[in-house]
Amino acid sequence: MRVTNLFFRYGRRNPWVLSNAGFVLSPGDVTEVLGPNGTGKSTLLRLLAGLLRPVKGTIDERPDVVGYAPERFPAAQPFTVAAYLRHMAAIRGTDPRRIDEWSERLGMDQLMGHRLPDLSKGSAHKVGLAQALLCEPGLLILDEPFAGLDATTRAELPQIIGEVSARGGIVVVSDHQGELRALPDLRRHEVRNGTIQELPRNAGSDAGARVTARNGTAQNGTTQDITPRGITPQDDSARDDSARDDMGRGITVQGAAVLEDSSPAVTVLEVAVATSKAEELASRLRAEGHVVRIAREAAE
Ligand SMILES: Nc1ncnc2c1ncn2[C@@H]1O[C@H](COP(=O)(O)OP(=O)(O)OP(=O)(O)O)[C@@H](O)[C@H]1O
Repeated sequence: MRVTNLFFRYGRRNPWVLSNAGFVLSPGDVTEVLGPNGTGKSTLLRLLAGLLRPVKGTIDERPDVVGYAPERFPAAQPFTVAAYLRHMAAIRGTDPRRIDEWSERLGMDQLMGHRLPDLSKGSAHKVGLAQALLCEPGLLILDEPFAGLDATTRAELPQIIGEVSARGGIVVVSDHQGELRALPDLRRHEVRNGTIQELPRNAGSDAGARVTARNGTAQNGTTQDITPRGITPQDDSARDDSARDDMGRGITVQGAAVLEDSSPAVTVLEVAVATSKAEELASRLRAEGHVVRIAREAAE
């Protein structure tokens, strides 16, 4: 995956978060994104995931299947954990049996009947991880994945990341807590003053920490029959940046939401959004499995 001359800011009146950033990630790479608070790590991760569109520059050769776990899982959704993961498996074309595998592995079995809004922070975070991993991603993006996790799952996560890498996936992780530092060959990219600089590779001093592929998940590098393009809907970037943009001319995007618990009921929403944000919002909604039917300019 190649990032070239990448520029991004949240609206024309805001400063650039990233300016002229570029780097290349190869199959199997695991990279940690570092940098002080507020420098743009989460922004970069959302750009890599395709949840945000570069203002200038390009991101090419993004793997088809992207799993993205946000820093804060948006738990205010009217589903049980099981219904939510079933829905996610369905829109990603994933075998629903994988839900049980991930539920067991992430220690979530007892959570499956719980409603998302009732989950603790750490439990909600696990659901975010599970939906990102369900689809066997070719690109796995984890924003502060260790935050709030119990000790067992923390210990499991480097192994899981190693398995994605071992089957040729790219893994990009922001990790303030440095939990991945023991991974051999860990790449490190620092975001600072809008640019991205690669730091020397992790020497992998902890030989005992080598992560190997586990049964079956890295047998032949194939990604089974999971092929839908797209991203997961866990974008905590839903903070309304359109308000920071020029709202002088709006555009109306109509979308038919399909995020109903288990019924085929459809709700039609009409959303007014700044023209400059319409394309990005439409592609985000499509990526989340919604049908975006028409876009028309609204009267001034
Ligand atoms: N939706 C948004 N609208 C406007 N500005 C935003 C939005 N999201 C982030 N920003 C701004 O962009 C800059 C980079 O934010 P980002 O969240 O990417 O930083 P970060 O490095 O991940 O921070 P942290 O380490 O605290 O998680 C910050 O100045 C932030 O205020």
